[in-house]
Amino acid sequence: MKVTVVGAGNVGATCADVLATREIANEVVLLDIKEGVAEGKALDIWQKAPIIGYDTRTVGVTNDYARTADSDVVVITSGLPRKPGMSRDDLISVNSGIVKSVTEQVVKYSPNAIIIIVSNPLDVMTYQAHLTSKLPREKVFGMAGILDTARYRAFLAEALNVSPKDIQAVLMGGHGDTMVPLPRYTTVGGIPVTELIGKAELDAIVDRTKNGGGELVKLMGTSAWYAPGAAAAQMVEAIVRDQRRVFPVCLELQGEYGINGVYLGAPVILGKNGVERVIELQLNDEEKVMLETSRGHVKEVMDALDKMGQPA
Ligand SMILES: NC(=O)c1ccc[n+]([C@@H]2O[C@H](COP(=O)([O-])OP(=O)(O)OC[C@H]3O[C@@H](n4cnc5c(N)ncnc54)[C@H](O)[C@@H]3O)[C@@H](O)[C@H]2O)c1
Ligand SMILES: O=C(O)C[C@H](O)C(=O)O
Repeated sequence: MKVTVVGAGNVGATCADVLATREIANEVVLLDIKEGVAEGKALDIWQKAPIIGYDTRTVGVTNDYARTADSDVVVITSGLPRKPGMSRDDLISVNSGIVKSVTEQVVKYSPNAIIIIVSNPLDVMTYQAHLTSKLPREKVFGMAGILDTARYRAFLAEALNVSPKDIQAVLMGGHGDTMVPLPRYTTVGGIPVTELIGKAELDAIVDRTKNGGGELVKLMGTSAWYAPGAAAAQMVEAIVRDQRRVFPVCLELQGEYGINGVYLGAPVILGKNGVERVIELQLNDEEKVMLETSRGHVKEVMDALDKMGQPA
């Protein structure tokens, strides 16, 4: 399987490294617009192969999309990250242009590829890529929910002093303050989390999850990359190995949850065809209100993109 990662920055290089180290693909092509960046990081990853022991070939190119041709999956991480004091939405004007131009090249050389968007603001960049690619929604979707649920699970594991491997959770909605963690669908080794942790502590963990990205931007001066890169690689693995994993993924809802034409995180089955199915949870009234708030916010930012007049 051939996988291309566009953007050889913190997230893209991490994603490429995880893909190679775990032999998720036979070939990984890392592409960047900055001369030498992708070549250098790909060479460094390849030189790690004899140490760790993997056969995946990783190559880097500078803006040479011909070398990415016929990729099975393409991960798009190209774009600016935010700095302290910024919201993800502040990135929309620069990153929408980048995502549009990159997506045009991706579909030109890999018309059958499944595209995973990472660039922020994630929900609306997924919208941009879907518009530009003209592919069905099952083939163009975004990574955020795996990251957000990973943060939620990590915080819970810490609080309960248990393995993060035994915490399962679902999270929906936009990738930002209006995200909708779902404690009702959170279990610890099959045990409902509400039987193990008090409401106040759980609410604090939900709040910390909502600000998970911002906490790291404040600490590091730029956004996270280890967990995001690994999350994107996990989505690639589900596709190339046809694992039919159940993950929260950002995609255009087409009537599910009573929502049409807005890009939100929802639980899906991810396999060789991309999104195999969108799973509709039986949300309670409180959860529906939170999802509606998230929908409203994402729609506002989508409208802002439309007003910018970025032709699809
Ligand atoms: N969806 C998520 O959960 C999530 C998580 C982390 C980061 N992000 C987002 O991912 C993006 C990348 O973050 P990062 O930390 O890797 O940033 P970074 O600055 O380290 O890397 C971005 C890379 O993109 C490259 N680039 C810019 N324009 C390009 C183009 N037209 N073609 C090819 N490459 C281009 C840059 O040269 C740079 O190397 C940001 O928008 C960030 O907000 C999203
Ligand atoms: O927070 C950011 O700007 C990056 C990303 O969306 C994250 O959640 O880590």
